[in-house]
Amino acid sequence: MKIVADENMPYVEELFAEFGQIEFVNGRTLTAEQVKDADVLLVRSVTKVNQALIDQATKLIFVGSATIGTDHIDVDYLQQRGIEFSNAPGCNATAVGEFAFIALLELAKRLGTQLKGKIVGIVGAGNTGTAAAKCFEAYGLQVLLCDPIKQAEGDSRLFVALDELIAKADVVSLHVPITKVGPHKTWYLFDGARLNTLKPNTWLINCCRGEVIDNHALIKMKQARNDIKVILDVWEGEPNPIADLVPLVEFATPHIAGYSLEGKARGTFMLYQTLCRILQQQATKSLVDLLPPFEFQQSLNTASLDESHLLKMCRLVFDLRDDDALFRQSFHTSAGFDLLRKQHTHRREFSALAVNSCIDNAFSASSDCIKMLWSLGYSQ
Ligand SMILES: NC(=O)C1=CN([C@@H]2O[C@H](COP(=O)(O)OP(=O)(O)OC[C@H]3O[C@@H](n4cnc5c(N)ncnc54)[C@H](O)[C@@H]3O)[C@@H](O)[C@H]2O)C=CC1
Ligand SMILES: O=C(O)C(=O)[C@H](O)COP(=O)(O)O
Repeated sequence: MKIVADENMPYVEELFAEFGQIEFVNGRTLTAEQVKDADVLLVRSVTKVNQALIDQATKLIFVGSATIGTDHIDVDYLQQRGIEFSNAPGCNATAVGEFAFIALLELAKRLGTQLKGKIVGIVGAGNTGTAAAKCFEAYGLQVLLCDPIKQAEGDSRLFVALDELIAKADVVSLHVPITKVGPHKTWYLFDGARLNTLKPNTWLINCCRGEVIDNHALIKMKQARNDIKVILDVWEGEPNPIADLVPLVEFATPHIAGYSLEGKARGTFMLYQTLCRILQQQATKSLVDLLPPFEFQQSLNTASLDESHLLKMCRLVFDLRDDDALFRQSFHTSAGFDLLRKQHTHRREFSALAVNSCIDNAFSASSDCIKMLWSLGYSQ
């Protein structure tokens, strides 16, 4: 069996070698010629899998994408051809949720203010939106959810309309898939008109897909209203963000919100499980065995954890300032954007770090901060 896999997908060797020969390829420049004799194709978000790419791949039985998003895959075409397809729903949701939380703590710090007390509006209450909400709620923030699709499906959570969310929220965090048609299409959901409805001093963060915001309109808005603060992990036209936008954005990263080691491992592992099912083979590998132990364990000996302490705790697993600085140095070329992603030092999720208290009294104030850290996702 021949497996063609993106060279930037970790753990492929460990999980797929037992099935046959693996050929690692550059996912961005992959050609029909390279996949024509593949039985299995493993891709990331940068590879467009469509008729043009796999027309000649007559042996192909499975296409797996180690991503949450599926906008790069022509799922209908795969279905017509009878080729099994699977993405990895939820694989990096925790990473995205923690990214949004940490990024907003960093922003508050940079602006000399606090995240505490803010109302956070989450647009798209699926896996990543829910993971973000979990962090904000663990920190005691009020969260508003907007998801008309889930609402119509009868999801029991409380939802608000987008206009109401924008009118009430101090922070707007975007977590929708990119869709171009239908009543809830998200392409340019935040166009110029909607951006102009953001209330004064809103913080806007996008870690879903760049085109959910009209980036040219965002430039205009930022030039007119610097009270609006923006964090972008995803960009219209990746891997070539609009150069004029970058200096206007408070934190800028190269589409790495989902890049925790755990998220990456889960993504590849889910594809491994699917291939085992297709081949009617027992899955013998384990996800936990893939992950290296984390270097630190943290004891807190403080009776209360203020926001700057919390940010220090977060930086132990992920220091977003490094990604922001590197991005500003080398986003100018598509090679630069992709290289930043390729060389990203995989961060860990909160769960990699075990925290406990040095203060023995279980009823001391410290027990509340420890509980908050555990609710955020840190291990006990
Ligand atoms: N920056 C990064 O590294 C990553 C980005 N992503 C992106 O984030 C997207 C969302 O991921 P998940 O939350 O896991 O997907 P999901 O499918 O679990 O949730 C998306 C939610 O958005 C809702 N939705 C769709 N249209 C909407 C609209 N117009 N208004 C409000 N809600 C709407 C859906 O009903 C659904 O509940 C992915 O499709 C992917 O494009 C995902 C992972 C990592
Ligand atoms: O899961 C998704 O959807 C994403 O956007 C990924 O985190 C992007 O990662 P790559 O597939 O481009 O490595």
